[in-house]
Amino acid sequence: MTKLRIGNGYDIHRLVSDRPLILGGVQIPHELGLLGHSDADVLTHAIMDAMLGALSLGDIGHYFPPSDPQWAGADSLVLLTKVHQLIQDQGWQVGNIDSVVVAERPKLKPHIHKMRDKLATVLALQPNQIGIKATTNEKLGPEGREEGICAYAVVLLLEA
Ligand SMILES: Nc1ccn([C@@H]2O[C@H](COP(=O)(O)O)[C@@H](O)[C@H]2O)c(=O)n1
Ligand SMILES: C[C@@]1(CO)OP(=O)(O)OP(=O)(O)OC[C@H]1O
Repeated sequence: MTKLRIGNGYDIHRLVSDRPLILGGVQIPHELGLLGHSDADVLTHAIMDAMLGALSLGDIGHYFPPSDPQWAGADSLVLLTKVHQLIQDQGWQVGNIDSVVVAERPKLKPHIHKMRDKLATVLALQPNQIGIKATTNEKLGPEGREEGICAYAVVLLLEA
């Protein structure tokens, strides 16, 4: 019987005026962007943490410390490539991913197909193995006040 592992991930970054908004590797036109040591792509970060969590391999901060200048401005898709390699080296592959991005603005729906395509390319998956949903926070809390954007992800790994 195929062995399965499941992991979940979460990340949040602050919205500021002088940064690009990058989610799932896609730059989205908006007057605010996410602040971070890397490109602050919360969706990709949540997915990586879910992949690592499924194998009890720790979290992204362990592999790419925010204190390390090597990761300053890093493209999170490059980090995802490394995490993907790590799970492959351990004998696992991604079965499917599901995720939610919580953002009051902008509307993400027009960009979701491109995010799925980008992530699928990096992970050698079909886009239909990657679920990305968007929701507002109904103006409640930090996401609702547009102070930040967060993302949640669940990943199922299959023994390769
Ligand atoms: N940043 C967002 C937020 C939401 N959407 C889409 O709108 C639908 C309704 O959102 P509610 O938070 O009002 O339930 C949601 O299901 C998404 O399809 C979006 O594209 N971008
Ligand atoms: C991605 C990393 C890379 O240094 O930094 P940040 O972009 O600040 O993101 P965060 O989720 O706060 O921490 C994880 C780090 O690994």
